[in-house]
Amino acid sequence: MTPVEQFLRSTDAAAPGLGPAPAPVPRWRGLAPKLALLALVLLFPLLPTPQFWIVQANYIGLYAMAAIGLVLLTGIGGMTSFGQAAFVGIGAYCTAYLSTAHGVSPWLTLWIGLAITGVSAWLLGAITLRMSGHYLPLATIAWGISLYLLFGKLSWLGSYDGISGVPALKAFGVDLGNDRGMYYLIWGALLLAAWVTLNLLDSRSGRAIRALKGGKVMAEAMGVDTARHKILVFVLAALLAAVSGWLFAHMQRTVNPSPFSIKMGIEYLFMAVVGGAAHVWGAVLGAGILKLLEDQLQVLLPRIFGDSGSYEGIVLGLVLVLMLKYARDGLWPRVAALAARVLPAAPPRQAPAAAAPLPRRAVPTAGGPLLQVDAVTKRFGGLVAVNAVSFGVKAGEIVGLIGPNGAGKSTTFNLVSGLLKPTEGAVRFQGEQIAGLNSRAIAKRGMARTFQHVKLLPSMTVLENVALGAHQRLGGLMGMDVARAMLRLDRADEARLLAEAARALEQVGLAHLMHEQAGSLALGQQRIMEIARALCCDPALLLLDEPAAGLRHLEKQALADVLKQLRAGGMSILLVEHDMEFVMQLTDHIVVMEFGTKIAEGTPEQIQVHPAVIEAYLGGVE
Ligand SMILES: Nc1ncnc2c1ncn2[C@@H]1O[C@H](COP(=O)(O)OP(=O)(O)OP(=O)(O)O)[C@@H](O)[C@H]1O
Repeated sequence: MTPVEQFLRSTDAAAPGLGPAPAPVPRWRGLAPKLALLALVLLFPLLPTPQFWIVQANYIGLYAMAAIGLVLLTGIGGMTSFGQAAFVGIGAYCTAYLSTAHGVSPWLTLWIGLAITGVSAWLLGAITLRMSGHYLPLATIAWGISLYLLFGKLSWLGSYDGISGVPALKAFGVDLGNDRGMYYLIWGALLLAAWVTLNLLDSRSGRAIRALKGGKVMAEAMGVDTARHKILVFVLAALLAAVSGWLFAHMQRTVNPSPFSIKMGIEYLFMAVVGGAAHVWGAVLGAGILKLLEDQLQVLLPRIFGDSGSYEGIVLGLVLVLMLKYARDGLWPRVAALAARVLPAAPPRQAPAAAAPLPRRAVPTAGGPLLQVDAVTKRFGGLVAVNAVSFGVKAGEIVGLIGPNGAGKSTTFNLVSGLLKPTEGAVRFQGEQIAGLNSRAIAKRGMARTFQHVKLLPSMTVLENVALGAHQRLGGLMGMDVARAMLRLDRADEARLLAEAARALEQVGLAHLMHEQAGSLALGQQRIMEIARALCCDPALLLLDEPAAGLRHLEKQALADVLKQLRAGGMSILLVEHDMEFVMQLTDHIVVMEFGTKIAEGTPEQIQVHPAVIEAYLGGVE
């Protein structure tokens, strides 16, 4: 064990809830609850279950399918949509119209409906998903209302009366037109939808999707195309809704605009929120609770109040307000916590040691020019934050960027890493002009960064957070990647990514914490985890923004040792730092800024005695 590892292990106690990696659990024990669920679903209609409950289960299955889309889109992707019912409507109307007016087989109309839904969701997503704040929810409301009105206005869709006589489904000569037949189809489709969604979330693309909510800047800096992933999630959510609509039309055998109104769009969102908007099984739970509660209230409340007003809407509204106040994460996390007490735990995700290594970029020749910043200026309105600053980083050296508060260090750092675009000047990396490129493009060229304020995904494990760093080192067409992930055909690639992440964690001495949730780590460990994530990008240049900020003395020593080890392995590092002792013991070259201007540069020894630097830090010594 290296001294760094010894130190990091000794600080475990400082982080609440941390401990040694959990003991391995046999794989079959994790499967037990899933097999029990499957048996329950299969047996439900075979038992002497009353017809009423089969029909209820069918509705719950249909609603849950649309709500899973919202879990993906809203709970995990962070994009609020009220328009899910409109996509259910497209799936339903498409099959109802084509199968009744043109006699097209429902098995073909399913694919036509999915194609139409996919294209409309892509178009809508491309227009609206760049909007932030309240614009997206408003746009989805507008979309939901327009489509509802359109369904009602078009005479060939039966206007507000809708289309009746939708044929029953048949498969391999078996008539699925009865409630029990539809039950197996609906719940089979629902379990398949849950399985592919969970598979997707447990993959390279899934980590990128999980980073959309709250980790966009970090994900872009790791080479993730967040805009494309947003549209992907929007389309996937719409496709799930369209399947629900197709099943709905063939179960009801009639369609009209009412079930696809904005009211239903809001109810789908309620289901996801009540169940647990960030959990796939929460959608099933939420759909079940809302459907059953609504039905029971419809019977119970008129008895209490003595007339038949729609009181259930009021009660459900109040329940939702209380839930948002007292159980924001929904009910699924509580159910899962209860279940965890009695059911055997699933084994933790293991990083396979034997996976083939990912492709590596060539290490630049030591001492050669790597980064050259030439007369870079950044103006924010009238404020010149960085004024014609020039400096360079040679391959294999650690360069420190220092200066008093507000000197322009972070701005310079952001100009180099692509988070900001320079107003003037040039930035060359390995001979290529990169000024103006976005952070994703710069990451692809071999620059990886950490952040002054640690940016991680707290509910993901340390291993998954670090694997996000290797995102851009694999992958071809996004659609193919996603399809392979959904069907779990990506396991070999996934093993390579996780093995790379485990190696990076080993390199920085955090391997023993790889299965912990990143949010439960101490600040020092989180900073080092960020370095492992940056290393996973296979960078030629590592950019560290105040890596020692908030660290205790021993943690700083451990960090300095990690960085020295990296330099010894050929890594080049540019770091912004306030801690002079840390900078002086570590760097080969220092650039000093004040008021946006470079005032000095040289070796640590030269900088310590430089009059302009002493003046800047001490205000002059008499
Ligand atoms: N996005 C922005 N819009 C307007 N002004 C900004 C912006 N970012 C930075 N500034 C200003 O630019 C100047 C330089 O800020 P910068 O954060 O780069 O300094 P710094 O040397 O990193 O400071 P610190 O050590 O406190 O982080 C400051 O006056 C700051 O207020």
